Amino acid sequence: MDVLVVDHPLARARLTTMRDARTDNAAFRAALHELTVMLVYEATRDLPVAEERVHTPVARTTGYRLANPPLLVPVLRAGLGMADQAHKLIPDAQMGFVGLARDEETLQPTPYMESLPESLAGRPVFVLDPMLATGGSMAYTIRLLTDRGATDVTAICALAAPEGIKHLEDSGLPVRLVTASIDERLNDSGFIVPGLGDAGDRQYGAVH
Ligand SMILES: O=P(O)(O)OC[C@H]1O[C@H](OP(=O)(O)OP(=O)(O)O)[C@H](O)[C@@H]1O
Ligand SMILES: O=c1cc[nH]c(=O)[nH]1
Ligand SMILES: [Mg+2]
Repeated sequence: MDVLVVDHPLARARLTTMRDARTDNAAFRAALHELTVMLVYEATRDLPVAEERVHTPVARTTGYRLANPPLLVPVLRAGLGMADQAHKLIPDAQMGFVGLARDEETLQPTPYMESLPESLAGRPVFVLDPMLATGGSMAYTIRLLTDRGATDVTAICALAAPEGIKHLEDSGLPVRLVTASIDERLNDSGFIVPGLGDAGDRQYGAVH
Protein backbone atom coordinates (compact mmCIF):
# COMPACT_ATOMS: atom_id res chain seq x y z
CA MET A 1 0.00 0.00 0.00
CA ASP A 2 1.20 3.46 -0.87
CA VAL A 3 1.65 5.48 2.36
CA LEU A 4 2.46 9.20 2.41
CA VAL A 5 3.49 10.71 5.75
CA VAL A 6 3.06 14.49 5.69
CA ASP A 7 5.70 15.48 8.24
CA HIS A 8 5.93 19.16 7.34
CA PRO A 9 6.87 21.27 10.40
CA LEU A 10 3.48 23.03 10.32
CA ALA A 11 1.67 19.69 10.22
CA ARG A 12 3.75 18.48 13.17
CA ALA A 13 2.87 21.62 15.11
CA ARG A 14 -0.90 21.18 14.55
CA LEU A 15 -0.63 17.51 15.50
CA THR A 16 1.20 18.47 18.69
CA THR A 17 -1.68 20.78 19.63
CA MET A 18 -4.10 17.91 19.00
CA ARG A 19 -2.04 15.47 21.05
CA ASP A 20 -1.78 17.81 24.06
CA ALA A 21 -4.33 16.69 26.68
CA ARG A 22 -4.72 20.32 27.80
CA THR A 23 -6.07 21.41 24.39
CA ASP A 24 -9.79 22.20 24.70
CA ASN A 25 -12.47 21.12 22.19
CA ALA A 26 -12.42 24.40 20.22
CA ALA A 27 -8.64 24.50 19.87
CA PHE A 28 -8.58 20.81 18.94
CA ARG A 29 -11.12 21.40 16.15
CA ALA A 30 -9.14 24.40 14.89
CA ALA A 31 -5.89 22.40 14.76
CA LEU A 32 -7.62 19.51 12.96
CA HIS A 33 -9.09 21.96 10.42
CA GLU A 34 -5.65 23.34 9.65
CA LEU A 35 -4.02 19.93 9.52
CA THR A 36 -6.75 18.73 7.13
CA VAL A 37 -5.85 21.49 4.67
CA MET A 38 -2.25 20.23 4.62
CA LEU A 39 -3.22 16.57 4.26
CA VAL A 40 -5.72 17.23 1.45
CA TYR A 41 -3.25 19.54 -0.27
CA GLU A 42 -0.70 16.71 -0.39
CA ALA A 43 -3.32 14.06 -1.23
CA THR A 44 -4.36 15.99 -4.34
CA ARG A 45 -0.80 16.72 -5.55
CA ASP A 46 -0.75 14.12 -8.34
CA LEU A 47 -4.41 14.21 -9.38
CA PRO A 48 -4.97 14.70 -13.10
CA VAL A 49 -5.77 18.25 -14.20
CA ALA A 50 -7.80 19.52 -17.14
CA GLU A 51 -6.63 22.58 -19.02
CA GLU A 52 -8.82 25.52 -19.91
CA ARG A 53 -8.23 28.92 -21.45
CA VAL A 54 -8.34 31.84 -19.04
CA HIS A 55 -8.36 35.55 -19.86
CA THR A 56 -6.35 37.56 -17.38
CA PRO A 57 -6.73 41.36 -17.45
CA VAL A 58 -3.58 41.32 -19.58
CA ALA A 59 -3.55 38.24 -21.82
CA ARG A 60 -4.89 34.78 -22.52
CA THR A 61 -3.17 31.86 -20.87
CA THR A 62 -3.69 28.25 -19.84
CA GLY A 63 -5.68 27.57 -16.68
CA TYR A 64 -6.06 24.33 -14.74
CA ARG A 65 -8.70 22.55 -12.68
CA LEU A 66 -9.04 19.04 -11.24
CA ALA A 67 -10.15 16.81 -14.11
CA ASN A 68 -12.16 14.45 -11.87
CA PRO A 69 -12.75 15.83 -8.36
CA PRO A 70 -12.86 13.10 -5.68
CA LEU A 71 -15.97 12.20 -3.73
CA LEU A 72 -15.33 13.26 -0.12
CA VAL A 73 -16.55 10.82 2.54
CA PRO A 74 -16.17 11.88 6.18
CA VAL A 75 -16.65 9.05 8.69
CA LEU A 76 -18.86 10.35 11.51
CA ARG A 77 -18.41 11.60 14.09
CA ALA A 78 -14.71 12.44 14.08
CA GLY A 79 -14.35 12.80 10.30
CA LEU A 80 -16.91 15.61 10.31
CA GLY A 81 -14.13 17.83 11.65
CA MET A 82 -12.29 17.39 8.35
CA ALA A 83 -15.23 17.72 5.95
CA ASP A 84 -15.62 21.48 5.61
CA GLN A 85 -11.92 22.14 5.17
CA ALA A 86 -11.55 19.45 2.51
CA HIS A 87 -14.62 20.88 0.76
CA LYS A 88 -13.17 24.39 0.81
CA LEU A 89 -10.10 23.12 -1.03
CA ILE A 90 -12.18 21.12 -3.51
CA PRO A 91 -15.41 23.13 -3.79
CA ASP A 92 -16.78 21.14 -6.73
CA ALA A 93 -16.43 17.81 -4.87
CA GLN A 94 -19.55 15.83 -4.03
CA MET A 95 -19.81 14.56 -0.44
CA GLY A 96 -21.08 11.26 0.93
CA PHE A 97 -21.40 10.26 4.59
CA VAL A 98 -20.76 7.14 6.68
CA GLY A 99 -21.55 6.90 10.41
CA LEU A 100 -19.70 4.32 12.50
CA ALA A 101 -19.17 3.82 16.23
CA ARG A 102 -16.50 1.42 17.39
CA ASP A 103 -17.71 -1.04 20.03
CA GLU A 104 -15.55 -0.40 23.10
CA GLU A 105 -15.32 -4.12 23.97
CA THR A 106 -14.97 -5.85 20.60
CA LEU A 107 -13.40 -2.84 18.78
CA GLN A 108 -15.63 -3.70 15.81
CA PRO A 109 -17.31 -0.83 13.92
CA THR A 110 -21.10 -0.57 14.36
CA PRO A 111 -22.66 1.23 11.37
CA TYR A 112 -25.52 3.69 11.98
CA MET A 113 -25.56 5.85 8.85
CA GLU A 114 -24.70 5.62 5.19
CA SER A 115 -25.41 8.13 2.44
CA LEU A 116 -23.39 7.44 -0.70
CA PRO A 117 -23.95 7.74 -4.46
CA GLU A 118 -25.16 4.46 -6.00
CA SER A 119 -22.30 4.14 -8.49
CA LEU A 120 -18.69 5.09 -7.84
CA ALA A 121 -17.20 3.53 -10.97
CA GLY A 122 -14.44 5.78 -12.32
CA ARG A 123 -14.62 8.15 -9.36
CA PRO A 124 -11.75 8.72 -6.94
CA VAL A 125 -12.81 8.83 -3.29
CA PHE A 126 -11.18 10.55 -0.31
CA VAL A 127 -12.23 9.02 3.04
CA LEU A 128 -11.78 11.50 5.89
CA ASP A 129 -11.23 10.10 9.38
CA PRO A 130 -8.65 11.46 11.85
CA MET A 131 -7.88 8.02 13.29
CA LEU A 132 -6.73 4.73 11.77
CA ALA A 133 -6.42 2.45 14.81
CA THR A 134 -7.23 -1.26 14.25
CA GLY A 135 -8.27 -0.28 10.72
CA GLY A 136 -11.69 -1.94 11.13
CA SER A 137 -13.67 1.27 10.57
CA MET A 138 -11.66 2.29 7.52
CA ALA A 139 -11.83 -1.19 5.95
CA TYR A 140 -15.61 -1.27 6.55
CA THR A 141 -15.98 2.14 4.89
CA ILE A 142 -13.82 1.22 1.91
CA ARG A 143 -15.85 -1.96 1.35
CA LEU A 144 -19.00 0.18 1.12
CA LEU A 145 -17.20 2.15 -1.59
CA THR A 146 -15.79 -0.81 -3.54
CA ASP A 147 -19.25 -2.47 -3.43
CA ARG A 148 -20.36 0.57 -5.45
CA GLY A 149 -17.54 0.21 -7.96
CA ALA A 150 -14.82 2.43 -6.47
CA THR A 151 -11.29 1.35 -7.37
CA ASP A 152 -9.30 4.42 -6.31
CA VAL A 153 -9.60 5.28 -2.61
CA THR A 154 -7.42 7.57 -0.50
CA ALA A 155 -7.69 7.33 3.29
CA ILE A 156 -6.83 10.69 4.85
CA CYS A 157 -6.04 10.31 8.56
CA ALA A 158 -4.33 12.58 11.07
CA LEU A 159 -2.83 9.54 12.82
CA ALA A 160 -2.27 5.93 11.87
CA ALA A 161 -1.26 2.91 13.96
CA PRO A 162 0.97 0.23 12.41
CA GLU A 163 -1.79 -2.30 13.17
CA GLY A 164 -4.29 -0.31 11.09
CA ILE A 165 -1.88 0.01 8.18
CA LYS A 166 -1.27 -3.75 8.25
CA HIS A 167 -5.03 -4.40 8.36
CA LEU A 168 -5.52 -2.31 5.20
CA GLU A 169 -2.53 -3.92 3.48
CA ASP A 170 -3.78 -7.43 4.29
CA SER A 171 -7.30 -6.55 3.11
CA GLY A 172 -6.14 -6.09 -0.47
CA LEU A 173 -8.50 -3.13 -0.78
CA PRO A 174 -7.57 -0.48 -3.37
CA VAL A 175 -6.41 2.23 -0.96
CA ARG A 176 -3.52 4.55 -0.37
CA LEU A 177 -2.97 6.35 2.93
CA VAL A 178 -2.10 9.98 3.59
CA THR A 179 -1.35 10.71 7.26
CA ALA A 180 0.58 13.13 9.44
CA SER A 181 2.10 10.40 11.63
CA ILE A 182 2.51 6.67 12.05
CA ASP A 183 2.43 6.21 15.81
CA GLU A 184 3.96 3.43 17.90
CA ARG A 185 1.18 0.95 18.57
CA LEU A 186 -2.28 0.32 19.99
CA ASN A 187 -2.82 -0.15 23.73
CA ASP A 188 -4.99 -2.89 25.28
CA SER A 189 -8.11 -0.71 24.83
CA GLY A 190 -7.41 -0.21 21.12
CA PHE A 191 -6.26 3.40 21.50
CA ILE A 192 -3.34 4.72 19.51
CA VAL A 193 -0.15 5.30 21.57
CA PRO A 194 0.93 8.05 22.03
CA GLY A 195 -2.10 9.18 19.95
CA LEU A 196 -4.44 11.95 20.98
CA GLY A 197 -7.28 10.12 22.75
CA ASP A 198 -10.75 9.80 21.25
CA ALA A 199 -10.88 12.13 18.25
CA GLY A 200 -14.69 12.36 18.41
CA ASP A 201 -14.73 13.21 22.11
CA ARG A 202 -11.85 15.67 21.72
CA GLN A 203 -13.91 17.64 19.17
CA TYR A 204 -17.49 17.26 20.36
CA GLY A 205 -17.39 15.99 23.96
CA ALA A 206 -17.74 12.50 25.43
CA VAL A 207 -20.86 10.47 24.69
CA HIS A 208 -20.29 7.81 27.37
O1 LIG B 1 -9.44 1.86 13.31
P1 LIG B 1 -10.51 1.60 14.32
O2 LIG B 1 -10.07 0.68 15.42
O3 LIG B 1 -11.79 1.15 13.68
O4 LIG B 1 -10.79 2.97 15.08
C1 LIG B 1 -10.90 4.16 14.40
C2 LIG B 1 -12.28 4.74 14.53
O5 LIG B 1 -12.49 5.16 15.90
C3 LIG B 1 -12.93 6.52 15.90
O6 LIG B 1 -14.29 6.62 15.79
P2 LIG B 1 -15.29 6.19 16.99
O7 LIG B 1 -15.76 4.79 16.77
O8 LIG B 1 -14.66 6.51 18.31
O9 LIG B 1 -16.55 7.10 16.75
P3 LIG B 1 -16.70 8.70 16.96
O10 LIG B 1 -16.05 9.31 15.78
O11 LIG B 1 -18.18 8.89 16.99
O12 LIG B 1 -16.04 9.07 18.25
C4 LIG B 1 -12.24 7.08 14.68
O13 LIG B 1 -12.78 8.30 14.27
C5 LIG B 1 -12.39 5.98 13.67
O14 LIG B 1 -13.60 6.00 12.95
O1 LIG C 1 -6.84 6.26 19.65
C1 LIG C 1 -7.94 6.16 19.09
C2 LIG C 1 -8.39 4.95 18.52
C3 LIG C 1 -9.60 4.92 17.92
N1 LIG C 1 -10.36 6.03 17.87
C4 LIG C 1 -9.95 7.19 18.41
O2 LIG C 1 -10.67 8.21 18.35
N2 LIG C 1 -8.75 7.22 19.02
MG1 LIG D 1 -14.82 8.15 19.24
